[in-house]
Amino acid sequence: MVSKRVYIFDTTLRDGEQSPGVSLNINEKLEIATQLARLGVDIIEAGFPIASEGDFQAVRTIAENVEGPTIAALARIDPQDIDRAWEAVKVAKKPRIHTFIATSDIHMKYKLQLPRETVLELAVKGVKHARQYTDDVEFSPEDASRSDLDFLCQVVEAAIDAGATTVNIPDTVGYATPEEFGQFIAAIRRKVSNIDRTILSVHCHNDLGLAVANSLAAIANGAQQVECAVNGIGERAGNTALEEMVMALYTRKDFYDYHTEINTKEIYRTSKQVSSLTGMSIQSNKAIVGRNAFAHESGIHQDGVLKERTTYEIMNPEMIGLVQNNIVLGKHSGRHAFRQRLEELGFEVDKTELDKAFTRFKSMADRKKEISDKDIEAIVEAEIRRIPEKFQLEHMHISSGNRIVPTATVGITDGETLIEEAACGEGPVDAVFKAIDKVTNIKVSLMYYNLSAVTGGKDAIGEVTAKLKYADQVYIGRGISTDIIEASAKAYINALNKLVFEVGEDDLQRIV
Ligand SMILES: CC(=O)SCCNC(=O)CCNC(=O)[C@H](O)C(C)(C)COP(=O)(O)OP(=O)(O)OC[C@H]1O[C@@H](n2cnc3c(N)ncnc32)[C@H](O)[C@@H]1OP(=O)(O)O
Ligand SMILES: CC(C)C(=O)C(=O)O
Repeated sequence: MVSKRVYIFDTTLRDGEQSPGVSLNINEKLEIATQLARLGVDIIEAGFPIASEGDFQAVRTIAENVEGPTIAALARIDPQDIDRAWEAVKVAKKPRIHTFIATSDIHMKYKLQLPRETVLELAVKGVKHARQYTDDVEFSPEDASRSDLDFLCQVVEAAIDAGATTVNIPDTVGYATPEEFGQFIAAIRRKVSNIDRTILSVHCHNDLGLAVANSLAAIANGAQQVECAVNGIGERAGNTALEEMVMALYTRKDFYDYHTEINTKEIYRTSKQVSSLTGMSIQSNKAIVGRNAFAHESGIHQDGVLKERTTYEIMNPEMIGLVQNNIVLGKHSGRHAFRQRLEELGFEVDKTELDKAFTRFKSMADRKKEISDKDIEAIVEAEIRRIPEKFQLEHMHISSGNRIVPTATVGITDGETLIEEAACGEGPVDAVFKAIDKVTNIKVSLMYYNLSAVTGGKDAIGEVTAKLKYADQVYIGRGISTDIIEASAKAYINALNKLVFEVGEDDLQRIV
């Protein structure tokens, strides 16, 4: 017998982007959406068009350019939100409007300040309004898991009668536990008489670390769609992690009689891309995609794995596209081996991109004995995912120690001109950032700084993420180098280049 299909609704670009400190520009969103299509998600929730002009344009660009998945846009239940969502997604081959209103007493009383009857009426009106535009309308009763079950069922039934083709039950604040949520979904299935006319979906948050468990329990009790985000990012503690959900169903198909259409071999690459573009690093022990997920440290485990991999590995890393490497790349390697490795890691490059990445690879190989897969990913990110570089770091000099004031001198080209500036700081990184500020004269503040080692060992590559705030927008920059101060300078300049690219040089607020 064929197993039942579970639809994967990806909300990395909407709820995922609601993670504090994350702000993606249009190109970054398009890049992620393109990869999500390659991953094989069924629906991409591309954004919340009423939220800003930028989000509207991003949803529209994705709707215009990304083929395969349904493209959804979120809207409050108000007609103007729904109109704006439709304006953004209507160009998609398969557009969806996703509209929501809260049904829990706590949200209705304090947030919406509306009685139950009005919420019921608005839900019906909103869904009907959306149905004028499209026959793919999703309705979410927000905070469903804390709603009165009878009232919730009344709203869901009315929404389906009004034309909702998907009904999504959110555990908005991650309050539910698996047995309870499973029973909740079963009760909705039992009590809502027209439930078979719709796809029943769930959207779980991870406040108690139970989002994936709750989603699995929901599926076992009749949910057909799961809303997920790559790496589990999202509001507060995040959403159901796509990679965990998919691999749980895949690995435990002996227990769960369900399948998705996800190409699992694209999981690792998607996870890396989302982490890199959002600036949200992945904890080492994160299931499926964390650095340690397939690493074995202790002797008994290593012995077991050497004798038979499955003694301590429940899935093959190749299933998520993590290719184990036998060819050692170093300074004596040529283009063929390098290109093959890129392809094995899932990167498709044209000749120009290959040349750029190869030049960077050679210069890294001069400084490092062995180039690992992580190094190659870092090279691709730095060399291929590029935005125009208004500012380029030409040289830098740092003077630092425990008894002197840290001082940095930087030489940066601003278009054609080389500008040199020096500054003192609290530490060498602060000094470098201040010197860069003197060159660029752009009014930014550093919101977040993170340094991590991409690879281990003395000659490890340092990866820096810097988030800069400029006029209420956040710009994320990344830099890599074997020198951590240079990586910091590059990350800072990368964020500034994104800022200049988006804001436009003529509109920049300069420090006077
Ligand atoms: C559970 C979720 O994740 S829902 C999605 C959450 N995501 C976001 O909020 C990100 C995007 N949001 C935004 O950019 C802004 O909040 C906007 C543009 C939507 C609204 O901005 P503002 O008009 O300034 O309102 P603000 O955000 O301060 O307050 C929200 C308003 O929406 C109302 N509201 C909340 N949910 C809904 C809903 N589903 N349907 C209708 N109205 C709603 C609130 O009651 C409040 O109304 P009030 O102004 O009459 O008190
Ligand atoms: C809009 C809905 C689905 C949501 O994000 C939530 O309830 O968490």
